[in-house]
Amino acid sequence: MLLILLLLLPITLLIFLMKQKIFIIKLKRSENEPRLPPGPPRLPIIGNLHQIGSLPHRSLCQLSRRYGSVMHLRFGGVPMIIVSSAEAAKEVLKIRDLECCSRPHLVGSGTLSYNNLDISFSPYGERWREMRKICVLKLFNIKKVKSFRFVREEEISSLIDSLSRSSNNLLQTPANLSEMMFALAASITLRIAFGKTFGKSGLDNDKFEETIHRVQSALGSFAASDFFPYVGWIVDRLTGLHSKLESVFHELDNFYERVIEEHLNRTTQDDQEDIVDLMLRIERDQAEFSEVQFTRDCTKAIIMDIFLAGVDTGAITIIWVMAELVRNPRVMRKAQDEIRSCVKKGKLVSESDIHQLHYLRMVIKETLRLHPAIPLLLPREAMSQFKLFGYDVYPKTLLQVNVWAIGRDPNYWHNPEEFFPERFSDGSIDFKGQHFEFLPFGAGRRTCPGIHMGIAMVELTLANLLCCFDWKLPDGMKETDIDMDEESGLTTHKKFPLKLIPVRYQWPSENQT
Ligand code: HEM
Repeated sequence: MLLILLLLLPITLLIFLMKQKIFIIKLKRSENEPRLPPGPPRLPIIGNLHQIGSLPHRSLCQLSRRYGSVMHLRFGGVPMIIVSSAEAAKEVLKIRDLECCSRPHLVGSGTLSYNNLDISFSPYGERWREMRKICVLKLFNIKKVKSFRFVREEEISSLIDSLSRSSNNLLQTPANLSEMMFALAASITLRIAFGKTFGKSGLDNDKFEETIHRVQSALGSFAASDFFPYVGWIVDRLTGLHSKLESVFHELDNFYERVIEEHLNRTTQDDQEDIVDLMLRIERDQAEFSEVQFTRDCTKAIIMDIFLAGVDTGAITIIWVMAELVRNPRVMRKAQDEIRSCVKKGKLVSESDIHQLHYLRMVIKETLRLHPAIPLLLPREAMSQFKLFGYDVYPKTLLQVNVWAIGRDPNYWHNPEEFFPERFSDGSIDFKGQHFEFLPFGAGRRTCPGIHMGIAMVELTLANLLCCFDWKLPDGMKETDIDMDEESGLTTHKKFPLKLIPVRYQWPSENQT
């Protein structure tokens, strides 16, 4: 027995010492181990993909309630950080903006943007800076936006005419506002960006909505190639995503070719140079771009950006505002009273009237809070290692800011699910990227450059729709029947078209006023 004990003692001692050593090594290792934000448990290979439903902003909002406002997930092989509070959004979009203002290379956006040659999906760098600067000078600044006022007024006036004709129809057929808003936003954007002589777009007017839906759904679809290197492309071919992308790419490419051809064949000399002319000139002279080559694909990528970013977001916003208003007759009435008391009797609302429409502006803000057009903003990619609230973020990590979740967070908003424009009445919160609880246009270096152009169209269209018509629900429908379902994609559309009956407003005659 003693012999056995004598033999066991050194072994036990050795094991004990080894354990101590391992413990010391472990301690050292754990000091260097990355400190990642908390996140839901994941499965081998797919990571957290199975926890994301068809509306990712909603699934991620649910998860962040459990795991926190800075949450770590893994989509296949890609690490991802989801930010769902104003404080964390400020950290990412303002304080750490420079470290994480690149964009990841994703299959869908890469294909449609000629390998990220545009502004929206381009990685951070010289090319992106130059392109953005040119577009801001040529298209996006307030002076430029104001100079295109006549385009908006003309297009909106013909929309009102066409609605008036349908309101005279005794059958009282509902107008498909979704379709009409897409066609309107497309006409305005095409005329402003691609020149007033631009005629046939090559896309049917009534097909704009459908085409844009297909593009945004392809962009918002889960591409296996993004998360599973080497094998993902096989999955994308099997699921049909690859051919879906190729088909929308070719449809859009034909459209850009027509735009370019039209510009190259112009005969009139006195036409003002528009953004496409400018791109073609840069292509020819290679002048403004010092370091990067500017090719035909760069021109097409910019056309894509303006067309997709400009048309979709504005149309979506107008449709959500109208849907919220028919569900909330009190707010509708108040907005209409304001507008009708500000404009000259029987006239259309013009852009010079808009500054008086404080309540309408609150209505638009409230809609953008509940229905931001791009609920997760565009994805960002970290360029260097940094700490986010004490957690490690590594280069190539994907960062998504859930502005939809922040806009519905009871920590910032009283009764967040209620549509209550008056919450903006003190004017202290705007959407220009300084108030991180309200970020419908993003913030920081990657903030939306088209904000003035987008808002100008949304305000003027709504002011006229509400001034010229009262809006009735189709027979047999109640306010509560209006569905508010969302369609998944990069942007969040209303799933089912909004159909309402326009009833032309009769101004009271002189002796009644
Ligand atoms: C109501 C209308 C609009 C809304 C709600 C909207 C919203 C947004 C949002 C949320 C982003 C992403 C910001 C980020 O990732 O931080 C964005 C980016 C962008 N928007 Fe808009 N937008 C609107 C109108 C427009 C218009 C009219 C144009 C141009 C014609 C435009 C062009 C762009 C571009 C080029 C980017 C990419 C910026 C970059 O990555 O540098 N947007 N927009």
